[in-house]
Amino acid sequence: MSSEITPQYLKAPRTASIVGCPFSGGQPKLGVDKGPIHLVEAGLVNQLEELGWNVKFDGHHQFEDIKYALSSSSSIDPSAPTASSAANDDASTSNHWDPPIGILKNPRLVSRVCEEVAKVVSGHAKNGELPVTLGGDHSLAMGTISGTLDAHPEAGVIWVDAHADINTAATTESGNIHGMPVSFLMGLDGNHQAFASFKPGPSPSSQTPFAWIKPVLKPSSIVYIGLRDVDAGEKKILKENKIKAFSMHDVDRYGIGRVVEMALEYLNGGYAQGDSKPRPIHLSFDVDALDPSVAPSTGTPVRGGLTFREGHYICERIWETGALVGLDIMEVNPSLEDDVSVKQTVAVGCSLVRSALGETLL
Ligand SMILES: NC(=[NH2+])NCCC[C@H](N)C(=O)O
Ligand SMILES: [Mn+2]
Ligand SMILES: [Mn+2]
Repeated sequence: MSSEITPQYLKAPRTASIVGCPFSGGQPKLGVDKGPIHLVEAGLVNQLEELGWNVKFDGHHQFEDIKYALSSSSSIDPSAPTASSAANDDASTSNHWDPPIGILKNPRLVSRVCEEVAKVVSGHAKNGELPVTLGGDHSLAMGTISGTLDAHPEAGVIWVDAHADINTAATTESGNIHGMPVSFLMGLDGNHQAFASFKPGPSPSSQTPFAWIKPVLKPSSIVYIGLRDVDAGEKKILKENKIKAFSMHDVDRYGIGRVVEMALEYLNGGYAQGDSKPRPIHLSFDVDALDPSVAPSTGTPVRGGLTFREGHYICERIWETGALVGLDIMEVNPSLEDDVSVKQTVAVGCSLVRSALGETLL
């Protein structure tokens, strides 16, 4: 049963556009690219139609042409040895046409894929549709949030995650770009510094790949919920930029109900539009925010996470605001853990989307 809330920024009939992103280049574990395929095969489209949505889905995005364009425009000698020749379950093994920049892995590929995702998400949002992006790894949020902010420049972001994903090129220890999207969206200094020595070369692929990202996300326009595994460098960045974050400690102290109210009040505080509409919200949900007992099949699980209900409550409450303009469900990895765990994680991914799109308990 779907609730009677009217989405404030969507055109009637309310339309959800599924943006399936089979992409894993922002982290080393194979399989996260299969996440969107499993979510759709589990019946997500049908489930949303049953909630009264008009659903647009014309297949998952294929990023093959991006790889092809990058590899064929590469000025890098294909016979040159690459930085990594690790085991074949390591998706971070670098392509000769996309060698690391500093320690950042697959920088050109991640950047180009996100650039395409940004265009697609922005297009749907400008049409008055709700883009629902299925990851794929969380580096994709550089694309989804760029797209949302292009269409709704006033939007605030609620980032639900065990991790802050705000490392810069200067602070990342892993070089995995899924741990960095927020810093690129904010244009934080550590990125500029690290790319300063990066000389533009003769071919497009050798130019600073992230130049397309407009640093449009203000530190005051994001709130985190669920954090519990934040790197030392990230803690410093959060403090210095006075970024609002509710960790699991806060969820324990206040309960999820108050935490979500505080998050919404924070984003809406000082935000006034003539017509008194609530501020548009982009929800970026990394399933590793949930406890590993709830969502086991994910690449960087951290114990002590959100319960099943806490995760769903966040989605339900955001739906109630009528202000949702963009949704990401990220980091479902159907290649990790046993079949039962995979089914469970995929089912949770689908039910989070349904909750954010108006499914009610009564
Ligand atoms: N989207 C994620 N699951 N991110 C995990 C990031 C882990 C770690 N902080 C890193 O930067 O590598
Ligand atoms: Mn995470
Ligand atoms: Mn994440």
